[in-house]
Amino acid sequence: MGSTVTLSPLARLSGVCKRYGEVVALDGLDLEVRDGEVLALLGANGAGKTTAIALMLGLITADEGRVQLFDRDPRELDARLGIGVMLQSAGIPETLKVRELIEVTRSYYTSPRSIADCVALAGLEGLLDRRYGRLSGGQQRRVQFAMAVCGRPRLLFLDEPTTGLDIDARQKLWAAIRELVADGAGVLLTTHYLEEAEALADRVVVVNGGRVVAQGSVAQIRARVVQRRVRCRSSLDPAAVAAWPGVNAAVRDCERLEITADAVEAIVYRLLTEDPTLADLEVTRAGLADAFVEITKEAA
Ligand SMILES: Nc1ncnc2c1ncn2[C@@H]1O[C@H](COP(=O)(O)OP(=O)(O)OP(=O)(O)O)[C@@H](O)[C@H]1O
Repeated sequence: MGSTVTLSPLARLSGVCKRYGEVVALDGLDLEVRDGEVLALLGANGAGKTTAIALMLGLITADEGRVQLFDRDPRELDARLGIGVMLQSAGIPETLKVRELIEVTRSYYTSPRSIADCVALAGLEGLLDRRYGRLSGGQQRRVQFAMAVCGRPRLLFLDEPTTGLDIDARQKLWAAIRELVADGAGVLLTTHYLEEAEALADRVVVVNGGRVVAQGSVAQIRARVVQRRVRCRSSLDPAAVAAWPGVNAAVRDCERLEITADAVEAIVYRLLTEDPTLADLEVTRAGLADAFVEITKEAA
């Protein structure tokens, strides 16, 4: 697709501060999105993700620090022509047909994808002549994705793109995102589905209180959390298990006992010894979800 690898990132925030009255939304945030990567921006509600995106889109301005889009001010139209955007609040006219929406959006760009390509990428087969307002939430989300990618953006902003999609549609969207990234596009993804970050992200940045509190590959972020989780069906009392050496927490979830610990071998041995009827034993590593909760807690 002829995308060139550049030394400078596609978008960059350097030491950015943004306040809304008394509220400090961003507090010296540094962030970069590069060619051919999916950067997942994670954080609890109110962490500052939407504010960071709004700055990169040129919708708001920073109080301090520098915001660049393709080395330019994001408010310049030329810079914005290189991006595609799928936000949570879409504000799309409901009476227009899907074909009209994609055609209008394509017309803003110099070398847009064909309608057929957009349909294939976003999974819109059979929907082109339907009115946007009559589509299901998941179908509307797919139309928004088609509108975001129809201009062949070098940088794609996807703000919780798979909210409301069923499993099949989510997998298809992930495949489309991987295809675009393989072609050299950069993606800034925010999501509350942590498995989505695990499935797509090359790098993860965790923000909290408008600052970066952790960054790295999914594996690096996960490695910051050594915890393992043990689940089993057992009649043992969780309060008693919680007092065992090495156990960080033990709770009952219906008939299942759920234990978290840094090292689980001795605990598994003791469980099997103390409850010979124990069944369905399962040991898992912490996922990104656990890592994220732990890192955010540490930062707080
Ligand atoms: N227009 C605004 N006026 C006042 N405060 C705002 C405004 N926009 C955001 N904020 C505040 O700035 C902080 C960061 O908000 P932001 O929307 O960037 O968080 P977020 O990480 O995107 O959250 P979410 O996951 O809920 O979308 C929050 O405390 C929020 O209440």
